[in-house]
Amino acid sequence: MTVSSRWPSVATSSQLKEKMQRAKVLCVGAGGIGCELLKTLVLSGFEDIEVIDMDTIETSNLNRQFLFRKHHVGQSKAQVAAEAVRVFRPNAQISVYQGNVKESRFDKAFFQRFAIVLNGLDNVEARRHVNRLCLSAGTPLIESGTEGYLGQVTVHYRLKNGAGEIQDATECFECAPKQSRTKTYPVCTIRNTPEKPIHCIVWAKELLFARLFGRPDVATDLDEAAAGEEGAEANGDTGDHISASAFVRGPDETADTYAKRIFCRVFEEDINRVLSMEDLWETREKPKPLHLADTLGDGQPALQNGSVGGEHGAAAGESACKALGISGAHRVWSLAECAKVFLESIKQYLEGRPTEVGEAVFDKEDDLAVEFVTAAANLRAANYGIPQQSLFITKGMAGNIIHAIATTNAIVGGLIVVEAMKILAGKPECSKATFILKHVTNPKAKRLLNAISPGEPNPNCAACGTARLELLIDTAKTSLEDLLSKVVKKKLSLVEPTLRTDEGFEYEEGEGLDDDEVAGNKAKLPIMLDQQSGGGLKHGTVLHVEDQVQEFKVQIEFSHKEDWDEEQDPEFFKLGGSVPQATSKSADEAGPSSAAGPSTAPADEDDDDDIVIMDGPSAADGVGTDDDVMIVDEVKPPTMLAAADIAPDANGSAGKRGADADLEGPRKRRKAS
Ligand SMILES: Nc1ncnc2c1ncn2[C@@H]1O[C@H](COP(=O)(O)OP(=O)(O)OP(=O)(O)O)[C@@H](O)[C@H]1O
Ligand SMILES: [Zn+2]
Repeated sequence: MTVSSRWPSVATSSQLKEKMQRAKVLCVGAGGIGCELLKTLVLSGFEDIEVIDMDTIETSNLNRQFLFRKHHVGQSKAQVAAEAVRVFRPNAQISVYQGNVKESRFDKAFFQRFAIVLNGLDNVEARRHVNRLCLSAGTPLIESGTEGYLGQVTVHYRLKNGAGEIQDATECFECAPKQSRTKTYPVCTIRNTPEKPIHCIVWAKELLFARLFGRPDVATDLDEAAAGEEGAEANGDTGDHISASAFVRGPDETADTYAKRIFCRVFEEDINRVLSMEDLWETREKPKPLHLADTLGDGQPALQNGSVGGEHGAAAGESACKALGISGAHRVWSLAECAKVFLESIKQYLEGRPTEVGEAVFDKEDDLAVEFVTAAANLRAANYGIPQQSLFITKGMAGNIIHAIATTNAIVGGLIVVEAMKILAGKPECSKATFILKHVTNPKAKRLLNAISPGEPNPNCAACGTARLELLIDTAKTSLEDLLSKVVKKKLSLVEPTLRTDEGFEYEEGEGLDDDEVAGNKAKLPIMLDQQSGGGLKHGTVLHVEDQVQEFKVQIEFSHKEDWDEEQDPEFFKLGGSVPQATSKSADEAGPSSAAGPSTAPADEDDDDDIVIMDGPSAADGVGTDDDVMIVDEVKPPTMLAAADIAPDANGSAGKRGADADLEGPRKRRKAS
């Protein structure tokens, strides 16, 4: 290797500086990573930048998105970020788009205009979409993600020679199947024998909140609490009296009476019920029922008198704490405060948000929902002698939030620029996938930044390879609408799918359809798969699925399956083959250095299913093992490799197999040429 061929010496060359000035780069996302990236880009000499972000600035962004100030709240992130960095380098041409990168105006031709695309996104759907457009446009992509102290930057490209043949290619963003980070809790632990704050929070959010305010037709584990459980039956408790009806408000029941009844029900009567399961308490501390009047304290009014919203200026249905004059997100409330917030928040839902009751889905940004969950979880924690948590901590745990660390974003922003410089310098072979770890996992290397060569393309990748997927599903009981929403859009991240079979079935979405076509396609949605035109989508059918904007094509072969075990397959389908996963394994779960813990569980792009509780096969044993119930929290952004998948040699050069070879993950690494 000659000196001139090495990357670092190229970095200072005047040719590279010129290339950086002239190269048109696209930044997708102007949030935590995006702000750092934009700042570093212009300060490094990039002068032709376009930025897309769909969002406006929120107060909660200000602690780490340093291009924004308080007076910018409510304004476009892309716009304000561009204005802020123009001050650093007035020569820079920065164009902004406030919009969703999935909009059709950001098509292949749009992506082809850029030398490199730089992602600072926070959800996997948008990442996959940009990945597919970069693949179709042939534009190199630098992908990034952070998760608290953890972060990563990966490089994805397919370089063609003059004849249009692929000369050098890395894996794409979707090449490596990502494993979900799964935490397991027995359902009995959640229901009857919680031991940690997270168990109480999951109970409050997934079971009680869902039962009181969510869809009544969706059963929760609260309904069948004792039914069929060994411990219950052994104690003569068949669970018959535990049913959803206990949570239904009576026709003449006032909100106050209902809220109090629910309190007595879940914190007193249910605790007495589990106390009667004596075998549960042979080796455990017995829980203590809470009596409402005692919990509130003598002479304390249970609820504010007068209208919902109270005397503290809160709008009806806005916030129980505000209505009660309770402040302090960082302090642990007294038990009396928890009881008051619990009662008030139920009242606020019933009277302040009547249309939401029966439909509500927990949202970490909804004050009232978080207050309810905090109060309920703390009251349950009091039942079981478990430490209580502040609203702030509860919100983080319930919303699977990892609090962003500004310095991690800054490191990632810097690394993206370094990788962009390598590509512009004509040194793509020097590209590195770099992982920021929280702890030193390789005592030999002693470093927190691990750089490895990008992996090779996976021929079975659905995005850049030629995968045929297998879909196991009940074709007689699944409608086309469900197939589209749950499989095609959610699992495969298509935005405007076209479906067809060789036997004549067709379905299309997107622009350019006339009214008749739209109506014809719509009419097919409620029809079961096996009843669709062209002989239906049934066992053995091969469906061609395509998104023209993404230039994404995949074939799905159907296998009909009638009997599903909801506990094992709560989605009622299984998609096999090389499926792009919504989840990923993060660097922190691989070893003893794990940062994983309930409070650091990452947020997910699929807000509706970031936590799943399932009874497992051995749940019938009363107190289960960790296999009984899964609480799955799906990872938000990064395609992080496990730390064990990162095996730099002692010199830090990546991808070499050294003493750590046995730790290296299954993916094939490209050899630096
Ligand atoms: N499909 C999309 N199109 C355009 N911008 C997107 C898209 N998806 C996400 N983004 C942007 O990516 C950025 C991600 O930044 P970040 O992870 O810091 O999130 P945030 O919304 O700023 O902060 P937080 O989620 O922690 O409140 C956001 O500004 C968001 O608007
Ligand atoms: Zn791929």
